Amino acid sequence: MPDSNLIETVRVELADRSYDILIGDNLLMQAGEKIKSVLPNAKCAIVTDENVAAIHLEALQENLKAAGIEAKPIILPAGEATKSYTHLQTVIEAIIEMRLERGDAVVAFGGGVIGDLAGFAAASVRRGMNFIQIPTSLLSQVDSSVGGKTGINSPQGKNLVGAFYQPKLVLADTAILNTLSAREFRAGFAEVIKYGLINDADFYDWLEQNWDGIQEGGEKRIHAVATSCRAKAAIVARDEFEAGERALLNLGHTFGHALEGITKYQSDVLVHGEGVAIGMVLAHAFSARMNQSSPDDTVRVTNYLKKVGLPTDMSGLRNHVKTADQMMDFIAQDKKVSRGNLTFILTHGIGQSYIANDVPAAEVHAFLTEILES
Ligand SMILES: NC(=O)c1ccc[n+]([C@@H]2O[C@H](COP(=O)([O-])OP(=O)(O)OC[C@H]3O[C@@H](n4cnc5c(N)ncnc54)[C@H](O)[C@@H]3O)[C@@H](O)[C@H]2O)c1
Ligand SMILES: O=C(O)C(=O)C[C@@H](O)[C@H](O)[C@H](O)COP(=O)(O)O
Ligand SMILES: [Zn+2]
Repeated sequence: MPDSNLIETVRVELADRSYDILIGDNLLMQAGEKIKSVLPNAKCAIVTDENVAAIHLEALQENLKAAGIEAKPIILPAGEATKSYTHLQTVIEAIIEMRLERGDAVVAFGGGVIGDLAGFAAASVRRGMNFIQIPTSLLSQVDSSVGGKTGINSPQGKNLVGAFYQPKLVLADTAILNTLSAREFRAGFAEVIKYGLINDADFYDWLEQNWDGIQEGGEKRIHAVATSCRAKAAIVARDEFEAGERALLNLGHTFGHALEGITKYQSDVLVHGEGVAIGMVLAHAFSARMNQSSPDDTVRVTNYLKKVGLPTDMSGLRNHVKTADQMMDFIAQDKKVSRGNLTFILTHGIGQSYIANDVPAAEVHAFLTEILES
């Protein structure tokens, strides 16, 4: 896999809570120095999962030690089920047991599961400790480590308990993705494709041409990660708390989150990025059904997701997803619901997503019934 000396910096502009996202190959080897530059005297709790710990924890610990940073790990099981009340309690109590102070730091070292959970713990212990993100999956580098959404799942729905809490620094080592499984790389790529579909048709065209290069690593991968982070940072800077525009980042998520809930957050059945891939196809198909976009766009998106190796329909989930009512139960718990009315992210075409308020539940129900009964 090619390495690159290129380091991209994306700034998330949030007044006195602004921070940098550093993106480049082998940045893990600069973790101590970079953390010191934003938090000169902090001790750290490194929250990670068993998979990441087995491959990369020793390197991080050595690097922090060499920089004179005292750090202890908290190692959790891997997978979506870890974003739970039980594991939140484990992390919080471990941090308190370590006697870390408010000025010390929680370092999330893993994918989005670890980032969301550790971030919520950081927001909660002593009402807010310093927080650093070292995302190790493609999904966490392009999406979950940026913008400050933290939290856990509940049986009733995804991310229903959480807080907005921004990190002080994001360190995305793009070479660390070389140890990620092909399935998880594809899942993260669904969120990359999402940025093209939201508001950047040129980026979508580029992605269609460059899937091989992005997998290979080096400059094309760095470009894909940096472009995604820039897109997200721009939206978050304008609408940190999702009063409006930020909801666009939820393209594909209302359907996707329902599928994750129905499948009970079992990563062997469905991971977040796969749910988002299916959800984005459903969002395009529903938009076409509502005469908002051309069915040709649904075909184009479906074909590209298939080429990447992502699921594009619910056929693989038939043991779990049986009725539209099942889906509607989760959709009703979506955080975009306002006074009982559904909000969906729909589209007028590639790169032309928009926020649709007051979408009739009966239309969504009929659409899902047609698909599930076909
Ligand atoms: N906060 C946000 O804005 C936001 C945005 C998008 C997604 N999310 C959340 O992120 C979560 C999904 O994140 P994810 O896809 O990273 O899942 P994940 O954290 O479960 O990581 C995926 C898998 O890859 C493994 N892994 C991670 N890095 C690795 C590496 N470098 N080498 C080998 N294995 C590695 C993990 O152990 C895990 O098994 C979901 O809970 C989703 O809701 C949050
Ligand atoms: O950052 C955001 O805003 C997003 O919506 C990004 C999504 O990719 C991410 O999955 C997020 O966690 C979903 O947020 P939620 O508010 O729908 O739980
Ligand atoms: Zn997502």
